[in-house]
Amino acid sequence: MSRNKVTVVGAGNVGGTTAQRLAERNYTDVVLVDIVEGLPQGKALDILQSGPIYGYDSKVIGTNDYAETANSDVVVITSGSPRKPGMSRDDLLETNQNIVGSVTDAVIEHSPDAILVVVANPLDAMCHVALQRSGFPRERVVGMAGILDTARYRTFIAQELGVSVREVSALVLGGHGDTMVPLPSLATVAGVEISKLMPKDRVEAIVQRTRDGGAEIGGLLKTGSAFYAPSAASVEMVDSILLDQKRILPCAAYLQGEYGINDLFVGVPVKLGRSGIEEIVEIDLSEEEKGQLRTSADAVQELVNVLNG
Ligand SMILES: NC(=O)c1ccc[n+]([C@@H]2O[C@H](COP(=O)([O-])OP(=O)(O)OC[C@H]3O[C@@H](n4cnc5c(N)ncnc54)[C@H](O)[C@@H]3O)[C@@H](O)[C@H]2O)c1
Ligand SMILES: O=C(O)C[C@H](O)C(=O)O
Repeated sequence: MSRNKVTVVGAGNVGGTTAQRLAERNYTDVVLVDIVEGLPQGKALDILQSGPIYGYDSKVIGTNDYAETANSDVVVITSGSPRKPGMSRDDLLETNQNIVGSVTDAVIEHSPDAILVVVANPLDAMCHVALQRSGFPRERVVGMAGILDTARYRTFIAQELGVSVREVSALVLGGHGDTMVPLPSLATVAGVEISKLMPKDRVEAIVQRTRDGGAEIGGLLKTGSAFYAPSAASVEMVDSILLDQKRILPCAAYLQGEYGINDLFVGVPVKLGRSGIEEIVEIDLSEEEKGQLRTSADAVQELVNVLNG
């Protein structure tokens, strides 16, 4: 059986950790690419040399040359500046638009059939750049954010109630920005809605902390942003795609009428399998939740207007 091949573009915090986690999964070879000479080569060699200890045989290559990425099944695009304390993700638009645009051109030249998993921020707008520049069908361009935001939400709920995170089901919809939509109605512990398990003000505080989750970590780190949970979330998506798991996971998808939203990347539950996004799952929302999703989508639309302006 031929090995899977995943390229990770950007050998920084998210990209390096994603490559490490993927190699440890032992079902795919990994190519790590960066513009900085030596960085992907050094990290790849270091990850490769962990194989005898961890017991994996994944081939890991670091390079500055996209020829080595040829025929990748999945390409994870993490290349781009992270924000600094005080910045919003949206402040990265101009810088990262250029990076993601040129990277997409280089990637698709060598891997025309790949599925693109976009990670660079501002996430939903960068998905647009990748979709437009690649000309790929919407099934093959998907953004990582909802899994991360939902993981934060689940973590805070579990902490509050003193239960295992495994007992907490939850969902965050919308764009990966300040107006994302953590849904209290779908946040349950062993099937019981959190509104029945904690006071309203605690639910509201957890929802707000989830929305601010990225800024909270960036404020602590000072020099960059989160990468352990983001890389874990990216790898969960790659697993579902390459292992054809058909997980239903919240991801940024290009909506064409679903949820009443048109021609816009927004975070919604999608079924991820070997061909990418195999289904966009529409769940029932209350009028208030629909309004919040619309507000979040409008924030994405504003950035897309700047891109297209
Ligand atoms: N979607 C999410 O939920 C999420 C989560 C975490 C981080 N991010 C975003 O991911 C991006 C990367 O974050 P990070 O912490 O890894 O940053 P980082 O600075 O550690 O790494 C970015 C890497 O990209 C490389 N790079 C820049 N231009 C490039 C180009 N043209 N080609 C190839 N490589 C290039 C840099 O050299 C650097 O190594 C940021 O935009 C960040 O905001 C998104
Ligand atoms: O907050 C950031 O800028 C990085 C990322 O989007 C996150 O949510 O951790």
